[in-house]
Amino acid sequence: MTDLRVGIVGVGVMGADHAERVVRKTAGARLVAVSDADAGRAEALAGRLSPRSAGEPASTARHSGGSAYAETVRVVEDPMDLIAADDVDAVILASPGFAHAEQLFACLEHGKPVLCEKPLTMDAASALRVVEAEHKLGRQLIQVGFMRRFDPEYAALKQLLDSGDLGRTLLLHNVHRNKSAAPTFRSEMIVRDSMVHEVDVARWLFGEEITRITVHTPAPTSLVGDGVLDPQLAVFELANGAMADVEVFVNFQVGYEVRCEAVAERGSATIGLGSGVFTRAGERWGGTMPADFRIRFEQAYDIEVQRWVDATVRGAIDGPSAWDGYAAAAVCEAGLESLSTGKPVDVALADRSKVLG
Ligand SMILES: NC(=O)c1ccc[n+]([C@@H]2O[C@H](COP(=O)([O-])OP(=O)(O)OC[C@H]3O[C@@H](n4cnc5c(N)ncnc54)[C@H](O)[C@@H]3O)[C@@H](O)[C@H]2O)c1
Ligand SMILES: O[C@H]1[C@H](O)[C@@H](O)[C@H](O)[C@@H](O)[C@H]1O
Repeated sequence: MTDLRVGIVGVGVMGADHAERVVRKTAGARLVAVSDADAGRAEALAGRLSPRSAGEPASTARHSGGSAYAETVRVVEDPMDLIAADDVDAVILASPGFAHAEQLFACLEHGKPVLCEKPLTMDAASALRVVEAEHKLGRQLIQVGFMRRFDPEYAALKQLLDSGDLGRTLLLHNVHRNKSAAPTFRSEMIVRDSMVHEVDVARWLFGEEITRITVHTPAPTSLVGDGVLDPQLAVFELANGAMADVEVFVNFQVGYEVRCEAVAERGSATIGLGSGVFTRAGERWGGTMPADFRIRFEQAYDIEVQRWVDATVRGAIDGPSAWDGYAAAAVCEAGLESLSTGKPVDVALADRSKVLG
Protein backbone atom coordinates (compact mmCIF):
# COMPACT_ATOMS: atom_id res chain seq x y z
CA MET A 1 0.00 0.00 0.00
CA THR A 2 1.28 3.49 -0.75
CA ASP A 3 2.13 5.86 2.07
CA LEU A 4 -0.23 8.64 3.09
CA ARG A 5 1.37 11.84 1.79
CA VAL A 6 1.21 14.38 4.62
CA GLY A 7 1.65 18.16 4.45
CA ILE A 8 2.16 20.29 7.56
CA VAL A 9 1.02 23.90 7.91
CA GLY A 10 2.90 25.81 10.61
CA VAL A 11 6.24 24.39 11.63
CA GLY A 12 6.99 26.20 14.87
CA VAL A 13 7.36 24.20 18.10
CA MET A 14 4.48 21.75 17.57
CA GLY A 15 4.56 21.53 13.78
CA ALA A 16 8.29 20.78 13.76
CA ASP A 17 7.74 18.12 16.42
CA HIS A 18 4.97 16.51 14.33
CA ALA A 19 7.17 16.73 11.22
CA GLU A 20 9.93 14.74 12.94
CA ARG A 21 7.29 12.28 14.14
CA VAL A 22 5.85 11.69 10.68
CA VAL A 23 9.31 11.26 9.17
CA ARG A 24 10.92 9.14 11.86
CA LYS A 25 8.22 7.29 13.77
CA THR A 26 4.96 6.99 11.86
CA ALA A 27 4.31 3.93 9.73
CA GLY A 28 2.40 4.32 6.48
CA ALA A 29 2.97 8.06 6.16
CA ARG A 30 5.41 10.29 4.34
CA LEU A 31 6.04 14.00 4.86
CA VAL A 32 5.92 15.65 1.45
CA ALA A 33 5.42 19.37 2.11
CA VAL A 34 5.60 22.05 4.76
CA SER A 35 4.41 25.64 4.84
CA ASP A 36 4.90 28.42 7.35
CA ALA A 37 4.31 32.17 7.48
CA ASP A 38 8.05 32.30 8.18
CA ALA A 39 9.44 30.80 4.96
CA GLY A 40 12.95 30.59 6.42
CA ARG A 41 11.68 28.35 9.22
CA ALA A 42 10.00 26.04 6.72
CA GLU A 43 13.14 25.94 4.56
CA ALA A 44 15.35 25.09 7.53
CA LEU A 45 13.07 22.25 8.64
CA ALA A 46 12.69 20.85 5.13
CA GLY A 47 16.47 20.92 4.75
CA ARG A 48 16.92 19.09 8.03
CA LEU A 49 14.39 16.42 7.14
CA SER A 50 15.49 15.83 3.56
CA PRO A 51 18.36 13.36 3.96
CA ARG A 52 20.25 14.21 0.83
CA SER A 53 20.69 17.83 1.80
CA ALA A 54 21.87 16.62 5.20
CA GLY A 55 24.49 14.50 3.45
CA GLU A 56 22.78 11.21 4.26
CA PRO A 57 22.00 8.51 1.73
CA ALA A 58 18.25 8.37 1.04
CA SER A 59 18.17 4.77 2.19
CA THR A 60 19.22 5.67 5.72
CA ALA A 61 16.30 5.00 8.03
CA ARG A 62 16.52 6.34 11.57
CA HIS A 63 12.86 5.96 12.32
CA SER A 64 11.13 3.10 14.06
CA GLY A 65 7.81 3.56 12.28
CA GLY A 66 8.33 1.68 9.07
CA SER A 67 7.78 4.00 6.13
CA ALA A 68 10.62 5.27 4.00
CA TYR A 69 12.67 8.22 5.18
CA ALA A 70 11.47 11.33 3.38
CA GLU A 71 13.10 11.78 0.00
CA THR A 72 12.61 15.51 -0.10
CA VAL A 73 10.25 17.74 1.75
CA ARG A 74 8.87 20.53 -0.43
CA VAL A 75 8.38 24.04 0.94
CA VAL A 76 5.13 25.62 -0.19
CA GLU A 77 4.96 29.34 0.38
CA ASP A 78 1.19 29.73 0.70
CA PRO A 79 -0.55 27.34 3.14
CA MET A 80 -3.62 27.40 0.86
CA ASP A 81 -1.49 25.97 -1.98
CA LEU A 82 -0.22 23.21 0.29
CA ILE A 83 -3.78 22.29 1.28
CA ALA A 84 -4.86 22.26 -2.39
CA ALA A 85 -1.80 20.37 -3.69
CA ASP A 86 -2.50 17.11 -5.54
CA ASP A 87 0.47 15.38 -3.91
CA VAL A 88 -0.81 16.12 -0.37
CA ASP A 89 -3.33 13.48 0.79
CA ALA A 90 -3.79 14.79 4.33
CA VAL A 91 -2.84 17.83 6.38
CA ILE A 92 -1.59 18.51 9.89
CA LEU A 93 -2.50 22.06 10.98
CA ALA A 94 -0.06 23.38 13.55
CA SER A 95 -0.40 27.06 12.76
CA PRO A 96 -1.58 29.37 15.56
CA GLY A 97 -5.26 29.08 16.53
CA PHE A 98 -6.20 32.33 14.78
CA ALA A 99 -5.27 30.76 11.41
CA HIS A 100 -7.21 27.50 11.90
CA ALA A 101 -10.70 28.50 10.72
CA GLU A 102 -9.66 29.64 7.24
CA GLN A 103 -7.29 26.70 6.81
CA LEU A 104 -9.90 24.19 8.03
CA PHE A 105 -12.44 25.51 5.53
CA ALA A 106 -9.82 25.08 2.80
CA CYS A 107 -9.21 21.47 3.90
CA LEU A 108 -12.96 20.78 3.74
CA GLU A 109 -13.22 22.45 0.35
CA HIS A 110 -10.45 20.24 -1.04
CA GLY A 111 -11.69 17.11 0.74
CA LYS A 112 -8.45 16.79 2.74
CA PRO A 113 -8.43 14.90 6.03
CA VAL A 114 -6.88 17.13 8.68
CA LEU A 115 -5.41 16.69 12.13
CA CYS A 116 -5.94 20.18 13.58
CA GLU A 117 -4.05 21.22 16.67
CA LYS A 118 -6.18 22.67 19.44
CA PRO A 119 -7.96 25.04 19.68
CA LEU A 120 -10.22 24.13 16.75
CA THR A 121 -10.87 27.85 16.19
CA MET A 122 -10.84 30.99 18.28
CA ASP A 123 -14.55 31.14 19.17
CA ALA A 124 -17.67 29.05 19.37
CA ALA A 125 -19.43 30.64 16.38
CA SER A 126 -16.62 29.90 13.91
CA ALA A 127 -16.12 26.44 15.42
CA LEU A 128 -19.82 25.69 14.89
CA ARG A 129 -19.54 26.86 11.26
CA VAL A 130 -16.69 24.35 10.82
CA VAL A 131 -18.81 21.54 12.31
CA GLU A 132 -21.72 22.43 10.02
CA ALA A 133 -19.52 22.64 6.90
CA GLU A 134 -18.02 19.23 7.65
CA HIS A 135 -21.46 17.76 8.34
CA LYS A 136 -22.66 19.02 4.95
CA LEU A 137 -19.87 17.02 3.27
CA GLY A 138 -21.27 13.86 4.81
CA ARG A 139 -17.95 12.53 6.13
CA GLN A 140 -15.68 13.33 9.02
CA LEU A 141 -12.44 14.91 7.81
CA ILE A 142 -11.43 16.76 10.96
CA GLN A 143 -9.70 15.32 14.00
CA VAL A 144 -8.70 17.70 16.81
CA GLY A 145 -5.32 17.45 18.54
CA PHE A 146 -6.56 16.77 22.06
CA MET A 147 -3.66 14.35 22.46
CA ARG A 148 -4.25 13.54 26.11
CA ARG A 149 -6.92 11.06 25.03
CA PHE A 150 -4.04 9.01 23.56
CA ASP A 151 -1.76 9.24 26.60
CA PRO A 152 -1.47 5.75 28.11
CA GLU A 153 -2.05 7.09 31.66
CA TYR A 154 -5.18 9.03 30.70
CA ALA A 155 -6.40 6.06 28.63
CA ALA A 156 -5.93 3.74 31.64
CA LEU A 157 -7.81 6.20 33.86
CA LYS A 158 -10.66 6.37 31.36
CA GLN A 159 -10.82 2.58 31.19
CA LEU A 160 -10.88 2.31 34.99
CA LEU A 161 -13.66 4.87 35.35
CA ASP A 162 -15.70 3.32 32.54
CA SER A 163 -15.36 -0.14 34.10
CA GLY A 164 -17.49 1.04 37.01
CA ASP A 165 -15.17 -0.67 39.52
CA LEU A 166 -14.96 2.57 41.52
CA GLY A 167 -18.64 3.36 41.16
CA ARG A 168 -19.90 6.63 39.67
CA THR A 169 -17.29 9.34 39.10
CA LEU A 170 -18.11 12.42 41.16
CA LEU A 171 -15.20 14.83 40.83
CA LEU A 172 -12.03 15.56 38.89
CA HIS A 173 -9.15 17.58 40.31
CA ASN A 174 -6.67 18.73 37.66
CA VAL A 175 -3.34 20.48 37.78
CA HIS A 176 -1.81 21.91 34.58
CA ARG A 177 1.50 23.71 34.97
CA ASN A 178 3.95 24.90 32.33
CA LYS A 179 7.49 25.91 33.21
CA SER A 180 7.07 29.26 31.50
CA ALA A 181 5.15 30.97 28.76
CA ALA A 182 6.03 33.81 26.40
CA PRO A 183 5.01 37.29 27.61
CA THR A 184 2.58 37.31 24.67
CA PHE A 185 0.68 34.43 26.32
CA ARG A 186 -2.11 36.58 27.76
CA SER A 187 -4.79 35.68 30.32
CA GLU A 188 -7.25 34.75 27.55
CA MET A 189 -4.77 32.26 26.08
CA ILE A 190 -4.51 30.52 29.43
CA VAL A 191 -8.20 29.68 28.97
CA ARG A 192 -8.28 29.08 25.22
CA ASP A 193 -4.90 27.39 24.66
CA SER A 194 -4.13 25.69 27.98
CA MET A 195 -7.32 25.11 30.00
CA VAL A 196 -8.96 23.82 26.82
CA HIS A 197 -7.13 20.51 27.46
CA GLU A 198 -8.92 20.05 30.81
CA VAL A 199 -12.18 21.09 29.15
CA ASP A 200 -11.73 18.19 26.75
CA VAL A 201 -10.50 15.82 29.46
CA ALA A 202 -13.53 16.53 31.64
CA ARG A 203 -16.01 16.09 28.75
CA TRP A 204 -14.23 12.88 27.69
CA LEU A 205 -13.79 11.26 31.10
CA PHE A 206 -17.36 12.00 32.21
CA GLY A 207 -18.92 11.51 28.77
CA GLU A 208 -21.01 14.60 29.50
CA GLU A 209 -21.11 18.18 28.30
CA ILE A 210 -19.97 21.05 30.53
CA THR A 211 -22.89 23.35 31.24
CA ARG A 212 -21.29 26.07 33.37
CA ILE A 213 -17.78 27.38 34.02
CA THR A 214 -16.35 29.72 36.63
CA VAL A 215 -12.81 31.03 36.28
CA HIS A 216 -11.23 32.43 39.45
CA THR A 217 -8.10 34.52 39.35
CA PRO A 218 -5.98 34.41 42.51
CA ALA A 219 -3.32 37.07 43.07
CA PRO A 220 -1.03 36.55 40.09
CA THR A 221 2.59 35.51 40.18
CA SER A 222 4.88 38.52 40.33
CA LEU A 223 7.17 36.92 37.78
CA VAL A 224 5.07 37.80 34.74
CA GLY A 225 3.57 41.21 35.40
CA ASP A 226 1.86 43.27 32.75
CA GLY A 227 -1.59 42.22 33.90
CA VAL A 228 -1.38 38.52 33.02
CA LEU A 229 -3.71 36.60 35.31
CA ASP A 230 -1.63 33.52 36.06
CA PRO A 231 -2.44 31.14 37.75
CA GLN A 232 -6.16 30.57 37.17
CA LEU A 233 -8.51 28.27 39.01
CA ALA A 234 -11.59 27.07 37.19
CA VAL A 235 -14.60 24.98 38.12
CA PHE A 236 -16.61 23.14 35.47
CA GLU A 237 -20.14 21.92 36.14
CA LEU A 238 -21.28 19.00 34.02
CA ALA A 239 -24.72 18.10 32.74
CA ASN A 240 -25.01 15.16 35.17
CA GLY A 241 -24.20 17.33 38.20
CA ALA A 242 -20.56 16.24 38.48
CA MET A 243 -17.83 18.85 38.87
CA ALA A 244 -14.19 19.28 37.83
CA ASP A 245 -11.65 21.80 38.97
CA VAL A 246 -8.37 22.81 37.40
CA GLU A 247 -5.43 24.95 38.36
CA VAL A 248 -3.69 26.26 35.26
CA PHE A 249 -0.36 27.94 35.96
CA VAL A 250 1.71 28.60 32.86
CA ASN A 251 4.68 30.30 34.56
CA PHE A 252 5.32 27.73 37.28
CA GLN A 253 9.13 28.01 36.80
CA VAL A 254 9.84 24.43 37.84
CA GLY A 255 8.89 22.21 34.92
CA TYR A 256 5.91 20.69 33.12
CA GLU A 257 3.34 19.05 35.36
CA VAL A 258 -0.04 17.64 34.43
CA ARG A 259 -2.03 15.69 37.02
CA CYS A 260 -5.57 14.41 37.19
CA GLU A 261 -7.31 12.82 40.14
CA ALA A 262 -10.74 11.27 39.69
CA VAL A 263 -12.86 10.83 42.79
CA ALA A 264 -15.54 8.18 42.54
CA GLU A 265 -18.07 6.63 44.91
CA ARG A 266 -15.79 3.80 45.99
CA GLY A 267 -12.28 5.12 45.41
CA SER A 268 -10.06 7.56 43.62
CA ALA A 269 -7.33 7.34 40.99
CA THR A 270 -4.55 9.76 40.16
CA ILE A 271 -2.35 10.05 37.10
CA GLY A 272 0.70 12.19 36.37
CA LEU A 273 2.33 11.77 39.77
CA GLY A 274 5.86 11.34 38.60
CA SER A 275 7.96 10.69 35.57
CA GLY A 276 11.34 9.10 35.36
CA VAL A 277 13.06 7.31 38.20
CA PHE A 278 12.05 8.26 41.69
CA THR A 279 15.21 8.30 43.84
CA ARG A 280 15.84 8.45 47.56
CA ALA A 281 19.34 9.57 48.49
CA GLY A 282 21.11 12.01 50.80
CA GLU A 283 17.99 12.78 52.79
CA ARG A 284 16.21 13.70 49.58
CA TRP A 285 13.65 11.92 47.45
CA GLY A 286 12.26 12.69 44.07
CA GLY A 287 12.56 12.35 40.36
CA THR A 288 12.82 14.51 37.31
CA MET A 289 10.24 16.73 35.67
CA PRO A 290 9.80 17.14 31.94
CA ALA A 291 10.59 20.62 30.65
CA ASP A 292 7.53 20.76 28.41
CA PHE A 293 4.61 18.98 26.77
CA ARG A 294 6.75 17.45 24.00
CA ILE A 295 8.47 15.25 26.57
CA ARG A 296 5.53 14.51 28.89
CA PHE A 297 3.15 13.68 26.06
CA GLU A 298 5.58 12.24 23.49
CA GLN A 299 3.88 8.85 23.55
CA ALA A 300 0.45 10.44 23.31
CA TYR A 301 1.45 12.46 20.23
CA ASP A 302 3.05 9.37 18.66
CA ILE A 303 -0.10 7.28 19.17
CA GLU A 304 -2.34 10.16 18.10
CA VAL A 305 -0.55 10.68 14.79
CA GLN A 306 -0.20 6.96 14.04
CA ARG A 307 -3.90 6.35 14.70
CA TRP A 308 -4.85 9.42 12.67
CA VAL A 309 -2.77 8.13 9.74
CA ASP A 310 -4.28 4.63 10.00
CA ALA A 311 -7.82 5.99 10.24
CA THR A 312 -7.29 8.47 7.40
CA VAL A 313 -6.22 5.64 5.12
CA ARG A 314 -9.51 3.90 6.03
CA GLY A 315 -11.41 7.14 5.28
CA ALA A 316 -12.29 7.84 8.90
CA ILE A 317 -11.11 9.69 12.00
CA ASP A 318 -10.07 8.03 15.25
CA GLY A 319 -10.14 10.63 17.98
CA PRO A 320 -11.70 13.93 19.03
CA SER A 321 -14.05 15.22 16.35
CA ALA A 322 -14.91 18.68 15.08
CA TRP A 323 -17.86 18.57 17.50
CA ASP A 324 -15.43 18.01 20.38
CA GLY A 325 -13.42 21.00 19.17
CA TYR A 326 -16.59 23.10 18.97
CA ALA A 327 -17.86 22.02 22.39
CA ALA A 328 -14.49 22.93 23.92
CA ALA A 329 -14.57 26.31 22.15
CA ALA A 330 -18.05 26.99 23.55
CA VAL A 331 -16.85 26.23 27.09
CA CYS A 332 -13.76 28.40 26.65
CA GLU A 333 -15.87 31.26 25.34
CA ALA A 334 -17.99 31.10 28.50
CA GLY A 335 -14.71 30.79 30.44
CA LEU A 336 -13.43 34.03 28.90
CA GLU A 337 -16.58 35.82 30.04
CA SER A 338 -16.15 34.36 33.52
CA LEU A 339 -12.49 35.40 33.47
CA SER A 340 -13.54 39.03 33.09
CA THR A 341 -16.47 38.98 35.56
CA GLY A 342 -15.38 36.33 38.07
CA LYS A 343 -18.98 35.02 37.89
CA PRO A 344 -20.23 31.60 36.79
CA VAL A 345 -21.24 31.61 33.12
CA ASP A 346 -23.61 29.13 31.48
CA VAL A 347 -22.22 27.46 28.37
CA ALA A 348 -24.24 28.11 25.22
CA LEU A 349 -23.99 24.89 23.25
CA ALA A 350 -25.95 24.17 20.09
CA ASP A 351 -28.25 21.17 20.15
CA ARG A 352 -26.05 18.35 18.85
CA SER A 353 -28.90 16.37 17.36
CA LYS A 354 -30.11 19.40 15.41
CA VAL A 355 -26.63 20.22 14.06
CA LEU A 356 -25.54 16.69 13.24
CA GLY A 357 -28.94 15.25 12.47
N1 LIG B 1 -1.45 19.54 21.65
C1 LIG B 1 -0.50 20.18 22.30
O1 LIG B 1 -0.05 19.78 23.37
C2 LIG B 1 0.08 21.44 21.73
C3 LIG B 1 1.33 21.89 22.15
C4 LIG B 1 1.81 23.08 21.62
C5 LIG B 1 1.07 23.77 20.70
N2 LIG B 1 -0.13 23.30 20.32
C6 LIG B 1 -0.94 24.02 19.30
O2 LIG B 1 -0.22 23.99 18.07
C7 LIG B 1 -0.41 25.20 17.36
C8 LIG B 1 0.95 25.85 17.13
O3 LIG B 1 1.54 26.14 18.38
P1 LIG B 1 3.13 26.29 18.56
O4 LIG B 1 3.39 26.24 20.01
O5 LIG B 1 3.84 25.35 17.67
O6 LIG B 1 3.31 27.79 18.04
P2 LIG B 1 4.60 28.40 17.35
O7 LIG B 1 4.43 29.88 17.44
O8 LIG B 1 5.84 27.79 17.87
O9 LIG B 1 4.45 27.96 15.83
C9 LIG B 1 3.46 28.45 14.97
C10 LIG B 1 4.05 28.54 13.58
O10 LIG B 1 3.03 28.89 12.66
C11 LIG B 1 3.53 29.92 11.78
N3 LIG B 1 2.39 30.68 11.32
C12 LIG B 1 1.86 31.83 11.81
N4 LIG B 1 0.77 32.18 11.09
C13 LIG B 1 0.62 31.22 10.13
C14 LIG B 1 -0.33 31.03 9.10
N5 LIG B 1 -1.36 31.87 8.91
N6 LIG B 1 -0.17 29.96 8.30
C15 LIG B 1 0.87 29.10 8.48
N7 LIG B 1 1.79 29.24 9.44
C16 LIG B 1 1.65 30.28 10.27
C17 LIG B 1 4.52 30.69 12.61
O11 LIG B 1 5.47 31.35 11.80
C18 LIG B 1 5.16 29.59 13.45
O12 LIG B 1 6.27 29.00 12.81
C19 LIG B 1 -1.38 26.04 18.21
O13 LIG B 1 -2.69 25.78 17.78
C20 LIG B 1 -1.16 25.49 19.62
O14 LIG B 1 -2.26 25.67 20.47
C21 LIG B 1 -0.63 22.15 20.79
O1 LIG C 1 -0.16 25.10 23.43
C1 LIG C 1 0.34 24.51 24.62
C2 LIG C 1 -0.04 23.04 24.66
O2 LIG C 1 -1.38 22.86 24.41
C3 LIG C 1 0.36 22.36 25.94
O3 LIG C 1 -0.11 21.04 25.98
C4 LIG C 1 -0.14 23.14 27.17
O4 LIG C 1 0.36 22.55 28.32
C5 LIG C 1 0.27 24.59 27.11
O5 LIG C 1 -0.24 25.27 28.23
C6 LIG C 1 -0.19 25.26 25.83
O6 LIG C 1 0.28 26.56 25.78
